[in-house]
Amino acid sequence: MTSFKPASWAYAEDFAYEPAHIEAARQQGEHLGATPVSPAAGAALRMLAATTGARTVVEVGTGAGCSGLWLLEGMPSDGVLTTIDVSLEHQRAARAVYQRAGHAPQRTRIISGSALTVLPRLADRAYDLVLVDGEKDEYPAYVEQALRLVRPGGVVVLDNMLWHDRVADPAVRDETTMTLRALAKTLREDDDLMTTLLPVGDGLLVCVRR
Ligand SMILES: C[S@@+](CC[C@H](N)C(=O)[O-])C[C@H]1O[C@@H](n2cnc3c(N)ncnc32)[C@H](O)[C@@H]1O
Repeated sequence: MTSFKPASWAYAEDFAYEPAHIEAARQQGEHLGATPVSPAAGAALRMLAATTGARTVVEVGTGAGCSGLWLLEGMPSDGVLTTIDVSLEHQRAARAVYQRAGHAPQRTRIISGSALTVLPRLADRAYDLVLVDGEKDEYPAYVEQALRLVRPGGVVVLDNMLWHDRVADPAVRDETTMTLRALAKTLREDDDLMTTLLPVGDGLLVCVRR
């Protein structure tokens, strides 16, 4: 790696243009403790939604709606975001930001509850894209469901897969870091998937289902 690499990554992070309404949602997410995606990660999510033509998206971890706004912007105008969160307070905030951004109510299906209770109720292969951004220790169980939900050619995206620079450091061996590190390797080795780790934000792992 050249000595300019960290500067290049920082440049790429700052390169993303974050519209004012998404910036407001991000700030509200930070205020509520629902850590939002960074602008660069959000722009990558929008790009993935647009390139897959995602009409049906599931999100685990609504937060205050920041990632949802990015996804909605990449989806076609009749696309529907199904978003799941245990926190009613976070979902109230998200509903308001979707509304303020001018998204029709029928474009979002906001489901309250634990993801591991809700996900099994969703239909097999009915979704174009699934974003996983809930409780980190539950990621392996979310992924099992996400792989069932996504259609062939669809995409499963996991946020925080660099976990605050801990995953890349082999000396860090706490349970959450080890879980995320092992999960990424398992998905990389799955022949049914094409997996890429994008070093944007806190790390987006993108798995395309063959
Ligand atoms: C990192 S925040 C999501 C941020 C959001 N994706 C964004 O970028 O704006 C994680 C969210 O997951 C929710 N959460 C935590 N445990 C959960 C669970 N078991 N099921 C569903 N949601 C959960 C939290 O309430 C929180 O809003």
